[in-house]
Amino acid sequence: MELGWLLWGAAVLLLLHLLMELSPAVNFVLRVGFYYVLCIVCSGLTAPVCLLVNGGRTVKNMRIIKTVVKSFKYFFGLRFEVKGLENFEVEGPAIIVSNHQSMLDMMGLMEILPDDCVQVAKKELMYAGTVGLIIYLGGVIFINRKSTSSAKMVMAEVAKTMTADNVKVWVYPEGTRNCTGDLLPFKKGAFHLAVQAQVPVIPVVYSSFTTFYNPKKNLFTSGKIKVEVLPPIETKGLTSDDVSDLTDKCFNIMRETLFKLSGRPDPNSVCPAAQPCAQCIPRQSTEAFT
Ligand SMILES: CCCCC/C=C\C/C=C\CCCCCCCC(=O)SCCNC(=O)CCNC(=O)[C@H](O)C(C)(C)COP(=O)(O)OP(=O)(O)OC[C@H]1O[C@@H](n2cnc3c(N)ncnc32)[C@H](O)[C@@H]1OP(=O)(O)O
Ligand SMILES: CCCCCCCC/C=C\CCCCCCCC(=O)OC[C@@H](O)COP(=O)(O)O
Repeated sequence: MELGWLLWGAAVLLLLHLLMELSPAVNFVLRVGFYYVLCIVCSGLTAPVCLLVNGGRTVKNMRIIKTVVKSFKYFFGLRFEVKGLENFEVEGPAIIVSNHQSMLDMMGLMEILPDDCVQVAKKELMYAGTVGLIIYLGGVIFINRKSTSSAKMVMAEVAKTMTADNVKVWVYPEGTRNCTGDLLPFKKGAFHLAVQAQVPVIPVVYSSFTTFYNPKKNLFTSGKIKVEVLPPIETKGLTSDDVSDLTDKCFNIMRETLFKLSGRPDPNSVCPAAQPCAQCIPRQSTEAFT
C-alpha cells in the first residue's frame, strides 16, 4: 500500500517535471503558484508564533517574518549579492526607498531588512488572508492609494511617530509593481515624509529581474539579484519646496544604479550614436517620463 502511494507520488512529480520542461507556461504557473502557497502557509504558521512571542501588532514581529522569508530563495534558486549594507547604519529613523518589480520583492526586502523597519503598503493587502494577517502583525502601514488626502494624513501621522518610536520606514516610491527593467516616475509621498520628519532618505536598488522573471514571457527561472544600498541623502533644513528636487535626485541616482546593476548603458551618458536611442536619453526630471 505504502509503496503504491510512493510510486503514485513519484509519477505525479515526474509528470509535473516533464510538463514544466515542455511548457514555459506550466513552469511559470506552477512556480508562481508555489510562491503563493508558500506565502499563505508560512504566514498562517508564523502568525501564532508572532502572537505568542510579541503579543500583537509590533515591528518586532518583522524579525520573525524576516527569518522565515529569507529561506524562500532556496526554493526558487535565487541568489542575492548585496553591497552597501553599512549605509543602513544611520543614527535614528530614516526613509528607505527601493524599486518594486514584483511580488517576489518580498524575498529581496527580507534579505536586507534592517531592524525596526516597517513598510508602507496598499490597504488591499490587509485582506489577503493569512498574508494580510502577518503583514498587519508586522506593523506595516496601510494607505489608500485611491485617496491622496487620506494617504497624506496617514503619512503625516507616520512622520510624527517615526522619530518617537525610532523606526525606519520602507516605501516603494513607484507606488506599484513594475517589471520593465526601468523605473516608473516616483510618487512624492516618501520624500514629503522624509522632509516632514527631517530624516535621511536611503535609496536601495535591486537589479532588473527581466533575465529570470517576466510574466509576459512566462519566464521564471533561477537567477542572481544584485542589491545596492546607497549612501543616505540628508534632508535636514529642507522644506516642502525642496521635495520635487529631492524626488528627482533620488530617481536619477537610483535609475543610474539600476542600469549599472542590470548591465545596461548609463542612462546619463552621452550617446555615441548620431541619433540617441531612447534608453540613452538622460532623464532630468521625473515629470518628463512618459
Ligand atoms: C512569513 C511569511 C510571510 C509571507 C509574506 C512575505 C512578506 C510580507 C511581510 C511584510 C512585507 C510587507 C511589504 C508590503 C509591500 C507592499 C508594497 C506596496 O503595497 S506598494 C503600493 C503602496 N505604496 C505606495 O503607494 C507608496 C508610494 N506612493 C506615494 O508615496 C504617494 O505619493 C501617495 C502618498 C500614495 C499619494 O498618491 P498620489 O498618486 O496621489 O501621489 P503623488 O505623489 O502624485 O501626490 C499628489 C500630490 O500630493 C502631494 N503629496 C503626496 N504625499 C504627500 C504628503 N505625505 N504630504 C504632503 N503632500 C503630499 C504631492 O507632492 C503631489 O502634489 P504636487 O504635484 O503639487 O507636488
Ligand atoms: C480571504 C482572502 C484570501 C485572499 C488570498 C490572497 C492570497 C495572496 C497570497 C499570496 C501573495 C503573496 C504576496 C506577498 C506580498 C506581496 C506584496 C506586493 O508585491 O504587493 C503588490 C503591491 O505592492 C502593489 O500592487 P500593484 O502592483 O499596484 O497591484
